[in-house]
Amino acid sequence: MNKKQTNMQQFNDRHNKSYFSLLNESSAHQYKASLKSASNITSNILLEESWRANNKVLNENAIDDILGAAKQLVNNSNSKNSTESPTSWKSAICNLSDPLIVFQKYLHCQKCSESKRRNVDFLKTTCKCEPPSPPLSNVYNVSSSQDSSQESKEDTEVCKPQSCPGSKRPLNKVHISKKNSSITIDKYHQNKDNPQEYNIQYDKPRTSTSMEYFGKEKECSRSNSYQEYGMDVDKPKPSSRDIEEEEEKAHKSQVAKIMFKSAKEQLLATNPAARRTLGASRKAQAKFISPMLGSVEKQETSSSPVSDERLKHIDPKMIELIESEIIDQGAPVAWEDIAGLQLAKSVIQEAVVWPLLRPDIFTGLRRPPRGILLFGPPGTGKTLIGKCVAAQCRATFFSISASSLTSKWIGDGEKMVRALFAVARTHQPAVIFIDEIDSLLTQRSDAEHEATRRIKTEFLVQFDGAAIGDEDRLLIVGATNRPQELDEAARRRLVKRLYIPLPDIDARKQIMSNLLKEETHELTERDMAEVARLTDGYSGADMKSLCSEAAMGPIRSVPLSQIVTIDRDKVRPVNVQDFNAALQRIRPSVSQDDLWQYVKWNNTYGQGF
Ligand SMILES: Nc1ncnc2c1ncn2[C@@H]1O[C@H](COP(=O)(O)OP(=O)(O)OP(=O)(O)O)[C@@H](O)[C@H]1O
Repeated sequence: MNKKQTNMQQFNDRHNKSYFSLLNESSAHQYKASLKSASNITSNILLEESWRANNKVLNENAIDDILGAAKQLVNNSNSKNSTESPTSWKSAICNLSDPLIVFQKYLHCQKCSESKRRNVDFLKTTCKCEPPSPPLSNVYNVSSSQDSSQESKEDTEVCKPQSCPGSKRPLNKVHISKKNSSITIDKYHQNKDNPQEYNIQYDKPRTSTSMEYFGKEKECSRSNSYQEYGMDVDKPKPSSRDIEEEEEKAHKSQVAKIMFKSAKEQLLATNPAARRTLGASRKAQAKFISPMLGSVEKQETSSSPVSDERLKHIDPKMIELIESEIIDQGAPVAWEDIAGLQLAKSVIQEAVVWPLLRPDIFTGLRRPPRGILLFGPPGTGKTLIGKCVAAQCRATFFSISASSLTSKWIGDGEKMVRALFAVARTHQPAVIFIDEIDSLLTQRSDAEHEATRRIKTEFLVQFDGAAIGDEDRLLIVGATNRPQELDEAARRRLVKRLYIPLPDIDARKQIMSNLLKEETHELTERDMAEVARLTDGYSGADMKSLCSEAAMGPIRSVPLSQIVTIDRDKVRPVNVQDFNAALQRIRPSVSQDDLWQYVKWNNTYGQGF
């Protein structure tokens, strides 16, 4: 978990534990209803904020937060940037009741005040100064309606909260209107004639143990102890003067009912369902969740190695990084996709693919090598082979460039190597493909950097520890264009050293033909054979560049004025002239001199074919 996440977690813990619930469930409903009645974005935000602050009941600090934020927004509402006019902000304010004032009044407990307990106590569902409150449904005593002029007497009930025995204060009254027996608070406002009275209208059934807001339903336990709320039960209650001061303070903030929110918070307020995806906090060891839906689904279905014991000492950030960036999720490569290289393919099949598929048969002397080396000129299909091996073995393909370990992960390269092998072990069968392995396993020299030396040592240690057990199915594939720079330790470990040469004429033709399958072209077999003949010394990557260049021919022949509007079908097919033109531009990237070096090294250290 990073520092920011830890701080956030601590803040949330503090927030949840130390706040004492000021309002009981019913009160929270009423307050939320008053917000809801304003029915604009502001009230929605306040509503969301209320819910966020404490999804069971509102608490003192949450209300302060709301009012403070509201005040800020009122100020902002006068600015040009406001999305709602100041009038609508102000009307929203008028529709909202200050929870402190509203609920302190009608749920006031004289006994609590006198005993100098904090006034918040008696706003709780169970006040310590009185016997436990009856169930919520019994909290209100029904009496006759006093001000429901538009409603029949049967439809309206005037309810009053229970008071503590001995309280000298008059009972305050709350009106609840029931329409068609559906009950949910719709409106809550102060009675003009009698400020001690509050009218509440319900239009939806309400359960006593669950609160439904923003599409979520949460069980509300009313058995929360004071300790749960981080409240010191022995703390002396403030005097009634304190209460008045608090009321006054709350009054001041009553004018401020609108608050400024970031775009994200506004979105959450208007579309609470977005919470699930927007800003959802991710646990430190959680897998990377791509914003792309498809990949989310994939992540959900794939097994997570996060809880694996073997990853206990690995930095979770590195695990995430490896899983998101180093595991190759590309399309699987088949043997047919690789042109030529018959010998290399058959050796690989026999030496590593079959053993990885059938570890039970390939034991003892038949045990596969832990690592193989693919060397040869650039762009000859070494990476393709690595991917193909992984696909054929149904293995996870980890692809990393050794030079990135020494540059990108500078300072962390050593840890990265350790993490890479650890994660690979949890994803077995696995193929770890290390491109440019020469930059990691170069011959030792005095000029060698300390960090590079440490990465190299770690790599060799991990390499030796990989696939020791009978059950282990881990293969390391190293690729290099400079095999002569590998040190002896590396050569010894990468037992199978396979030369991946430039493609021969047939392979070049096959590469061309594979690439042209995707295009409309007029090339005959004969044309392709001719191009293949003319491309002696081209690598597979050069052939790809040549085909791309030729494919631009038809586009270049379209008049500039039509390039934006021309119908796709009207673009002419690629022809042999395009290839002739491309051959002038694309030259082979590998020199004869370099080729000779590979052959020499192959004769000395390679498989000899
Ligand atoms: N034998 C081949 N068959 C088919 N395509 C090939 C072949 N060799 C190279 N290519 C083409 O060249 C591209 C580059 O190949 P690849 O990345 O496997 O080469 P490489 O040997 O790993 O190169 P480098 O040494 O530069 O990393 C491939 O995407 C593929 O299109």
